[in-house]
This record gives sequence, structure tokens and C-alpha cells, in this order.
Amino acid sequence: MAIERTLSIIKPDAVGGNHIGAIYDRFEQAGLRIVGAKMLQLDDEKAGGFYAEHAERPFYNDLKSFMTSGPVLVSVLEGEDAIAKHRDIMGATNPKEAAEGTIRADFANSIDENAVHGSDSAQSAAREISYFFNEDEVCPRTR
Ligand SMILES: Nc1ncnc2c1ncn2[C@@H]1O[C@@H]2COP(=O)(O)O[C@H]2[C@H]1O
Repeated sequence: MAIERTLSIIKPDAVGGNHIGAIYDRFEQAGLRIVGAKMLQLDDEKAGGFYAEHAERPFYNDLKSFMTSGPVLVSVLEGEDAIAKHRDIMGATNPKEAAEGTIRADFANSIDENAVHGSDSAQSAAREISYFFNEDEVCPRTR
């Protein structure tokens, strides 16, 4: 299987709930390596640009308000089949539909405040990683 990179966001609800360590633990237990990380306070423009594909959706303004309501932790995860693996660990977008034991089942309360985001394809991973990280801010493991 191919080694891939994917973008992870731990959203304001999960950062505020002090769940960063628990969520990182799930990534690492699944064999994903954290190769880039930073905490950011997004503003309306930065959050809106990230979610530009949803600009016409009815939830876009609420999504921007939520994503700017507190800091987020953005990370680059690397590993075999990382994009699909990360999405499996997160669970369904709507936590009410998320499988037992997934991050959203355990840490999210609603589809609007759903704890985490992950890239959904190789193309979106490339765009989303470069949206938040310069090349020299991603550090391949050397040991
Ligand atoms: N009906 C909806 N469909 C998809 N995403 C939604 C919907 N309503 C709110 N959202 C939020 O919009 C976000 C867009 O991508 P995320 O994977 O970060 O998670 C999504 C949800 O938190």
C-alpha cells in the first residue's frame, strides 16, 4: 500500500474539551505518524477559504463561525493508506451515524461541531496540506 499524507484538523470543540492527546493517541495507535502540527486561531477569511467548496451550502456561515470560535490544531499525518485510515478512525461526518469507537462517536455532539476534519481524497489532501503548511514545516521521520 502507498504511503500517503493527509490533513487532520482537531476542531474548536475538541480542543476546548481537552481531547487533543486522546485524539492523537488514536492516530498513533493506528500507525499514523504526525509529521507536521500547529495550533491556529482561524479568522473568517482563512476558515472560509479552507471550506470554499461549501460556500453555497446553507451551513457555510455556521461552519465558519464554529471554526473561528476557538483554536484548532492542524496536523499532517503520514502512513500507509493514511487518507482512508484517518477517515475510518474519525467515523461518519454526523456523529449520530458514526460507528462505535470512532473519534466522532466518542468526542462529537453534532454534525456542526464534529470534533475533527480529514481530507477525503489525495487531491484534497494535497490542497489542504499546502493551505496550512509550507514545505519546510512538514518533517519526514528520520528514526
Ligand atoms: N449537512 C451537512 N453535510 C456535510 N457537512 C456538514 C453539514 N452540516 C454541517 N456540516 C459541517 O461542514 C463540515 C465540512 O467538512 P468537515 O468534514 O470538516 O465536517 C463537516 C460538518 O462539520
